[in-house]
Amino acid sequence: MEQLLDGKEIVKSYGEGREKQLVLDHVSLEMERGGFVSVMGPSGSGKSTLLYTLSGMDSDYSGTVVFDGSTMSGLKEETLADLRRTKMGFVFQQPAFLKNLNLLDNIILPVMRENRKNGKAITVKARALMKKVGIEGLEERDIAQVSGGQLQRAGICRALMSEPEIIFGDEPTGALNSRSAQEIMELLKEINEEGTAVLVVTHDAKVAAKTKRVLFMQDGKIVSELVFGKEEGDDLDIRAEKVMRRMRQIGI
Ligand SMILES: Nc1ncnc2c1ncn2[C@@H]1O[C@H](COP(=O)(O)OP(=O)(O)OP(=O)(O)O)[C@@H](O)[C@H]1O
Repeated sequence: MEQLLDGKEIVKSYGEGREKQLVLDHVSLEMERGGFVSVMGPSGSGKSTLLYTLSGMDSDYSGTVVFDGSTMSGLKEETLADLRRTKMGFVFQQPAFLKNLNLLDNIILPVMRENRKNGKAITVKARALMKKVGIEGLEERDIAQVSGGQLQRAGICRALMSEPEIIFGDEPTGALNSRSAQEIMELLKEINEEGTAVLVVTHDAKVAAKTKRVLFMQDGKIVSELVFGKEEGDDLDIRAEKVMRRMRQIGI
């Protein structure tokens, strides 16, 4: 399959002099178009930092990241912002929604800012996405009037509005109970099956078990990788057990 994302020898540090801390230590990572990858590892191992460099949210690193044919480190901030806006979707632990807007308006806000002329079409699209992710009927609700799982579904809708090539998720299920977490992962799986690549950072073996490929990080390096095959099938418990076994083997 064609490659979507290619990170090579990414090195990233925070601080200066004696305070300097190496957070990404020559990390290389390839991801194919339509891939479904998770990144696991102990707290502080560099997972979120890796996601920020791969997605162009952080440009202060050495090494190269090529996304969809563009070398991101060589792009002007404006071009990079355009790339992020049009080809990438972001889902965080909790969506940063505005309290004074209802769910629908929060979902359409970023796209409306770009393209006010097509307000009607944008709203129609957002409503269709809300239906698709199972939050139809909640359009007019305040963000305080929905559950965490519903809010995250709305976050996913917002990320899908630009029809991105990839969704980056930084602990997208981190604020949810295990049932809602699995429902959100099922949704991301469906979105992936429709062709969007998904890269999620998670602490949860059952979340990683939903993806097709798991990368394990330790001390700023990818130390192991697991690709699910026919052997595990779709059985989530077997897949999660395989993830946990690998974590025990590598001591994380
Ligand atoms: N803006 C920053 N300034 C200084 N140090 C930072 C900054 N962001 C992260 N770090 C440090 O970089 C290291 C890696 O952080 P990162 O958030 O990537 O880890 P993580 O694996 O995602 O952790 P967690 O699972 O706890 O979210 C940590 O030691 C963290 O303290």
